[in-house]
Amino acid sequence: MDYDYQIAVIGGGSGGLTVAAGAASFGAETALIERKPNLGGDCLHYGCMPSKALIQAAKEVHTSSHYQSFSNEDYDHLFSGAMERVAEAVEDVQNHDSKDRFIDMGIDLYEAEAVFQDPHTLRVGEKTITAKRIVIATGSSPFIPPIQGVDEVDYLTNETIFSLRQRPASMVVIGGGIIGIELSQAMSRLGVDVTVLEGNDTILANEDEEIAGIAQQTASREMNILTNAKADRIEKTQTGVKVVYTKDGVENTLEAEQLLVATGRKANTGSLGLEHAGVETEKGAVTVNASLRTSQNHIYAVGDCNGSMPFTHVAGMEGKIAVSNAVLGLSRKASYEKIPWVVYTAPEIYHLGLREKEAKEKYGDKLLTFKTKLENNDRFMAERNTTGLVKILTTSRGRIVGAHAVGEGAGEWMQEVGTVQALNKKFQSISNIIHPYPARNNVVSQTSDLYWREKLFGSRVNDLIQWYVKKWR
Ligand SMILES: Cc1cc2nc3c(=O)[nH]c(=O)nc-3n(C[C@H](O)[C@H](O)[C@H](O)COP(=O)(O)OP(=O)(O)OC[C@H]3O[C@@H](n4cnc5c(N)ncnc54)[C@H](O)[C@@H]3O)c2cc1C
Ligand SMILES: NC(=O)c1ccc[n+]([C@@H]2O[C@H](COP(=O)([O-])OP(=O)(O)OC[C@H]3O[C@@H](n4cnc5c(N)ncnc54)[C@H](O)[C@@H]3O)[C@@H](O)[C@H]2O)c1
Repeated sequence: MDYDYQIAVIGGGSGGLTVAAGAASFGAETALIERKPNLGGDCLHYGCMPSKALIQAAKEVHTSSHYQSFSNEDYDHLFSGAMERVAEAVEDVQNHDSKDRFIDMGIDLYEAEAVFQDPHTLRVGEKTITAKRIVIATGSSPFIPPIQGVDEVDYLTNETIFSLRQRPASMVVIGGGIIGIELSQAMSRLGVDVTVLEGNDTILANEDEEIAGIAQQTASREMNILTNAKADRIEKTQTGVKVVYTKDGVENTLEAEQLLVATGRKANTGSLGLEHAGVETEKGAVTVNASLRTSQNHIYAVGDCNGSMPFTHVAGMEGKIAVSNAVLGLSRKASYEKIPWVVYTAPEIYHLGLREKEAKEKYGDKLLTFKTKLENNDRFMAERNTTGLVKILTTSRGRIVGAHAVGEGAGEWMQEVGTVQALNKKFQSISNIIHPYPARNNVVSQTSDLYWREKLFGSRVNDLIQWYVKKWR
């Protein structure tokens, strides 16, 4: 059978653009379908880019506030300035992901919503196209929990918060995950009185427990964080919203001018007509195997819509694998063991692999844990910025199974551990690399030295060395 395209990609976000560009570069006849007016997806328009631009603007305001005090009028001005700066940053990056760039690659771009008609046919607005292989890369949207009254109030999500231009005096944030905490800290630094309601007993529950504890302690200096606090009911007030919540079994209320709901994500699969293509889903996410194939062999799914790990770099990694498999006919498999992520709070959090609790369950007595507090590192001492910890988890031979840190810039300097792990090197090999003094990553080599200390001192080897030095030197 003849198809219009060798490959059709649904969704022009991080995953879809990787697939479309990769497929076109290998000479495949490629269609890219995007329902929004611009390419770039969530990461560019409502996610990574605007949030990181906002975090940086808020950081600058926060630092300045150590040297001068700001009035409410100052904060109004700084807030709207920060939001304008966010919009400019998104526009700059948008130019990089421009439609022309992809059209120039030879890709046919359809600006419409794609709906499956059958396993090889898509309705794309008024048109119908067929493709031999199809990649679903439709991303995710904010999951709004069924809290009583939520639909009767105006609430913000990551899709609307970056459009604010006027500083709200106060904000309740439901959800203390990455989105909730990154945005809460930025809002608070821009003069908003923020209260976070988190149903779990800790914020950032996906992080190593000790790291999350330090992060929570630090964040609590800048905003009000209520854990074990579940939002039950929301009502509209004259000035904003009232949130009724239960904390430790007791009902309480909070009032604020704005409400941000940051309670997780749901895959964008509802309107795809997957039932016409025989593509299976689980809890709304497209089911895929390790080769990223769906229940239909010729249809693949990458990025947030397959429910694996909702990060841009994961969508990119999966996109490359889908190109290899769908276009080149390989059977590469996705692996998630060596994927780091960063929480861009102040201080930053770096996460790689197993958390200490999981690693202990898996490796028992064989697990080695190496920790350095930033208060014991010269650079952090010099900068008077000693809040934080590095924690590396290895097997007895030094194979890295988890790496976690909280500290200023941790997202950058901890990646050294990720690189060493990806290259299948042992953690102790970092000790052999000369680090410029006093770069922050010295704290990583300092932690690596602990491996040798543990292995050498107090061991038979050390007894032998001592005997040799005494007797023969
Ligand atoms: C506030 C926030 C901050 C974030 N920060 C980070 C970060 O710092 N680092 C990080 O790694 N990740 C971050 N993420 C996560 C990251 O944004 C996502 O993991 C990433 O965007 C997923 O890419 P994707 O291609 O799967 O989906 P998307 O980028 O969302 O792209 C999907 C595209 O498909 C389109 N689409 C959907 N259905 C159809 C259809 N039927 N027809 C046509 N088009 C369709 C959508 O319009 C969209 O453009 C953040 C997310 C949020 C919300
Ligand atoms: N820096 C980054 O890379 C980055 C930044 C932002 C988002 N992301 C991605 O987006 C994903 C989604 O983030 P998220 O923060 O929305 O989801 P999340 O699942 O991490 O956090 C949602 C939180 O909301 C809480 N919650 C749910 N209902 C509640 C209620 N009724 N009352 C109180 N608390 C409630 C949950 O307990 C949970 O802790 C992340 O897992 C991450 O993959 C990445």
